[in-house]
Amino acid sequence: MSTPDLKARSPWSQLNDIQSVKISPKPHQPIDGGIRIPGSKSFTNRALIMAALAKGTSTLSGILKSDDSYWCIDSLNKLGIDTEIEGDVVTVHGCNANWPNTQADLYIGAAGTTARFLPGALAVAKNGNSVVKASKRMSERPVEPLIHALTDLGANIDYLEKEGFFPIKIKGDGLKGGAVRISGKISSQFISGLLLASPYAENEVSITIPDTIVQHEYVRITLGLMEKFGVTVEVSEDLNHMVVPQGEYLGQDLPLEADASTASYFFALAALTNGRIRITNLTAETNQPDIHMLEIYEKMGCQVIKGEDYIELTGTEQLIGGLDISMKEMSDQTLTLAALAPFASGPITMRDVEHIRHHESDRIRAICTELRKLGISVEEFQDGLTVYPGTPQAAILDSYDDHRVAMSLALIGTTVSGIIIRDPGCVSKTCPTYFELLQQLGISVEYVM
Ligand SMILES: O=C(O)C1=C[C@@H](OP(=O)(O)O)[C@@H](O)[C@H](O)C1
Ligand SMILES: C=C(OP(=O)(O)O)C(=O)O
Repeated sequence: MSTPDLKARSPWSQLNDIQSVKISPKPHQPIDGGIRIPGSKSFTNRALIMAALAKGTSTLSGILKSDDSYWCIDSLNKLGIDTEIEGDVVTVHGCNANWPNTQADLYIGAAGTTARFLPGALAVAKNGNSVVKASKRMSERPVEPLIHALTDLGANIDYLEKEGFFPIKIKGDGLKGGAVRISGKISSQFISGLLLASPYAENEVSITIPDTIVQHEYVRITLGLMEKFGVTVEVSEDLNHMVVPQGEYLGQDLPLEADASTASYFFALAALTNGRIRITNLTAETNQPDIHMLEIYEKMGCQVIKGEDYIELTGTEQLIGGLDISMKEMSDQTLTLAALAPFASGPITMRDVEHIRHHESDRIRAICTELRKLGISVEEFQDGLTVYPGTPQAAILDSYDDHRVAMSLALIGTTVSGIIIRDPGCVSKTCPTYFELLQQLGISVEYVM
């Protein structure tokens, strides 16, 4: 069992004293309800950093309040950025790329987004000498391709412990610009982080991706938000070539989207329990890639209504299996599908996701281990897994300090009795209210201190 890195849990986390949670199916009636989903992590952390770099004040509404956004805001505050938070609205007083505190000692927790977006934003300043530290796991996750590309553009960044990993020290010397190559095959966040900083270089930045991008849509989210903040990037259709002009972000008033990745667990809940869930603050008109899980749920026999301001999913008596799916472009949902898979009529194979071995846990290894504890047959490959139909038995499961492992395994508890998950608090990385939302829908949630 892995020891959770509790230092990375923020004041917005809720369940850190809880050892485990027992999830039990809703008695009697099927699940039928509507819920609002918290804000998107991806939109929140991008918008926060762009707003901080911008000239003028921004008001961002519908932000996610979770560990990932807390440590992002905390880092911006330590860099001298004033923010005011009221409910889920944050006002950010931008610094026009001149961070007020040039000697900051930052801690970014376990957030891949902040880890990959902040270095470029710090490197564009004309002075400064800041240290960025990360959680234990984030300090094991790759950042080298990004740092290499920023260095090629003239940034001055040192590794403080292990070459290629956090902690790092960033000297604000500005970016010169020019042509740069960056790999997208381990993380799309490297490309987003490079894009986000590029308008502030002395010359236009011409970016080439020589290989592939694991999740293109996250790059499109970055491009879309850059456009909203006033910078238009020229892009090739496959996103392998992009030219970022010199420019600056201008403060904006922006409503942010709800989190499609979080929504997917609730659609999965309806799929699994033959219930009905309406998400009342998300539409299918989004670049968030995990929205495409709706197509998979449909293939599995569910019915989806895409409303003007909601999405509704109705489950089915028997989920259809016998699927072989590339999860590359929505890889955060591999675990959700793996949790549904034992209940399907045939095996489900999920492929092309080797990169998720570098996420909050080695996710392929983690889900295979936990499904086996439930008595489910799985086959693990380097870049994915096959899950065979079966009847999960009661078990105590580990969450590997990984919100998506905990949220996915909890789904199994909504149809099978006796599912206990250790360290439920880890859901606070992206959805501190996850278990409350399950309770609202009638699922029994019992905490053990
Ligand atoms: O840019 C983003 O907001 C994200 C990009 C993806 O990361 P990778 O491209 O590293 O897989 C995704 O897994 C993560 O949850 C959010
Ligand atoms: C991979 C994830 O997060 P991060 O932003 O830390 O990469 C995730 O949320 O599944």
